[in-house]
Formats: sequence, C-alpha cells, structure tokens
Amino acid sequence: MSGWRSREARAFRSAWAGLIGALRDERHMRFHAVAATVVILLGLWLEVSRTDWLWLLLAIAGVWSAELFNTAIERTVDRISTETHSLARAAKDSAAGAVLVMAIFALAVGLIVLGPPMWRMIVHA
Ligand SMILES: Nc1ncnc2c1ncn2[C@@H]1O[C@H](COP(=O)(O)OP(=O)(O)OP(=O)(O)O)[C@@H](O)[C@H]1O
Repeated sequence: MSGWRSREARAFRSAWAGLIGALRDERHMRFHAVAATVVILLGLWLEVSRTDWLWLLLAIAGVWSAELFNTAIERTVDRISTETHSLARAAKDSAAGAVLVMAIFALAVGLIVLGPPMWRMIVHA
C-alpha cells in the first residue's frame, strides 16, 4: 500500500476505534444509538419522504457528533487533572450544553417529521 493510502487507512481505523470505544464506554452514546435505531425503523415503517430522511439523518449525525466531542472534552479535561476546578466544570458543562442543544433539535425534528404520520396511523387504526 502506498504511504498516502496507509496513512488514510490508519486515520480511518482510529476514527472507527473512537466511535466503537464511545459506544462501548459511554452510556449516553449507547442511548443515542438505540434512539437512532428506533427513529430509522419508524422512518422506514412510515415511509417518510427523501427530504424528511435528510432531516432525520442530520439530527442523528448531529447528536452523535456532539456526544463524541463531549466525550473528547471530558477525557481531555480529566487527562489534564481530575482535581475539582471551576474551569474544568465550565468546560465540561459547555460540552454537555452542546449535546443538549443538538438533542433538543433532534427531538423537534422527530416530532415534526414523525409526529403527523404517527398521529394519522393512530387515528385511522
Ligand atoms: N474536575 C472537575 N471540576 C469541577 N467540576 C467537575 C469536574 N469534573 C466534572 N465536573 C462536573 O461534573 C459534571 C459531570 O462530569 P463527568 O465528567 O462525570 O461527566 P458525565 O456527564 O457524568 O459523563 P459520563 O457519565 O459520560 O462520564 C460536569 O458537567 C461538571 O459540572
């Protein structure tokens, strides 16, 4: 394999290891994985439009990315020091805030995209 290709393969393996490691070690990440699976199954069942799939996938990717950044920040702060410090608290709280923003966005997307067809299913059942 050429130098460029092996560097790219290594970078991809590291990124994949980061994702799998977060799923293994982070409870919140596993919750997001379950939520994403439920949303995808609902999307398939309700046969949502292509545009609605884009919104759902954007919401899922956004929450996963925010959670991975949050994990990276938590670990970096802990690597520097596990001592209680107001800046450590502020850094971790900001990172958690970013996840909260994305989670609220994802909830809104889920309600807007999946709410009406689910409601129709319930009413016509
Ligand atoms: N070194 C610290 N100094 C001050 N406050 C901290 C420190 N570490 C954590 N905290 C506070 O505790 C909260 C939780 O931090 P923690 O690192 O336990 O993350 P967590 O949300 O429990 O994530 P996880 O369950 O994935 O480990 C932070 O948001 C912050 O308010």
